[in-house]
Amino acid sequence: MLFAVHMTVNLPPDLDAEARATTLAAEKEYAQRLQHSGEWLHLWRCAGQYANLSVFDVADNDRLNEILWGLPLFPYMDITVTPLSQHPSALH
Ligand SMILES: O=C(O)CC1=CCC(=O)O1
Repeated sequence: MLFAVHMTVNLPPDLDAEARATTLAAEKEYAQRLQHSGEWLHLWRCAGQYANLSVFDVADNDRLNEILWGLPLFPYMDITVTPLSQHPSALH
């Protein structure tokens, strides 16, 4: 099942520098592991925003929920999920 997920990151300005660095490193490792496994298909920066637009290919809603709750940045994110279906004019 394909989902488009928009994530906006709102790190607290007073977050300790070491906690910030640790969380960002953990987020990168988590995201790259899921890209290697094939569940995180696309990860794009939304230009000019501390936000990304991602596409996930997961077994079901519960798996997507598990992935999103597991994001190290989850406590600092606003997340919007859009289920995707085939567009009749799409070539691929
Ligand atoms: O920087 C972001 O958009 C948040 C994020 C998600 C995966 C990742 O590596 O960073």
